[in-house]
Amino acid sequence: MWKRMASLSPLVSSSKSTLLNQAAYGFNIRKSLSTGISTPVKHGTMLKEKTPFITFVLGGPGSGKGTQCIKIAQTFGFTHLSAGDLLRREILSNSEYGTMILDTIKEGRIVPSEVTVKLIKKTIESSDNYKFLIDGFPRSEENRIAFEHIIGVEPNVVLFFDCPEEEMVKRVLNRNEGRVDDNIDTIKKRLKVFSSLNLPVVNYYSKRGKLHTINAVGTVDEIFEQVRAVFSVCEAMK
Ligand SMILES: Nc1ncnc2c1ncn2[C@@H]1O[C@H](COP(=O)(O)OP(=O)(O)O)[C@@H](O)[C@H]1O
Ligand SMILES: Nc1ccn([C@H]2C[C@H](O)[C@@H](COP(=O)(O)OP(=O)(O)O)O2)c(=O)n1
Ligand SMILES: [Mg+2]
Repeated sequence: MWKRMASLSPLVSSSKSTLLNQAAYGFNIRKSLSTGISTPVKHGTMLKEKTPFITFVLGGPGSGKGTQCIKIAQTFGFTHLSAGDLLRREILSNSEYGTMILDTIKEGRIVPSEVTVKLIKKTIESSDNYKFLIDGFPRSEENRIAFEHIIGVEPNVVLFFDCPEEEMVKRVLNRNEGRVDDNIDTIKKRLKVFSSLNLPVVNYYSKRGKLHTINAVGTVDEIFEQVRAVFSVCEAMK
């Protein structure tokens, strides 16, 4: 029996339509992720099969990933998983990795992929939904390869929020969520890590024809219209 995403709130934002989807579809994510073939599973009185639909959401710190993900989840019925939120939750849960994760985030570095992918896997397996928006992941080639090895699938769509550095710095410094990494020293380090480790992932998906670059400057609604255009051409979203 899959646990409901809603029980993981507020880490995972599930829109009303997502909850309806969760009620409507049950599938064996472990099997379907590792084989790419969905397996029918009895869920309540219903027997349905669905192939997972995975969207990776990339972009520098403050580029607006989280803000747009909330709107995407609400509009298109995705379950939103933020890798950063999962890691912050792990710190708060007194896990054996908590201190290491906190130190890594404070330094603006990337947490070892195995830790992050395990948290993502656990969350995916707890869900009855089949559409996942994975925000802030993969942040490095190591992240990307670990996901492929451990989860066993590639994303269907990759969004990249392209934002100038000055704008990202301004937004992060105004974010006001009390995060240990939203200070000028850590931001400078995160921007360097973004260029050296995340841009190769962006290039990888660009070469594979999966990348959709979004101009991340403008109002939240203007940016969302670009995102909407990406999903409106996806058959699976209709
Ligand atoms: N289009 C936008 N214009 C101005 N500020 C924005 C925009 N989108 C998001 N923000 C604000 O910028 C900050 C960073 O946004 P967030 O969604 O957390 O980015 P990310 O998840 O990429 O770090 C937040 O305070 C958010 O409210
Ligand atoms: N895949 C990931 C995602 C986040 N992290 C760590 C390192 C990041 O600087 C912090 C914060 O990530 P988060 O996505 O919440 O940050 P932004 O929303 O981009 O500002 O978490 C990671 O190590 N690996
Ligand atoms: Mg974010």
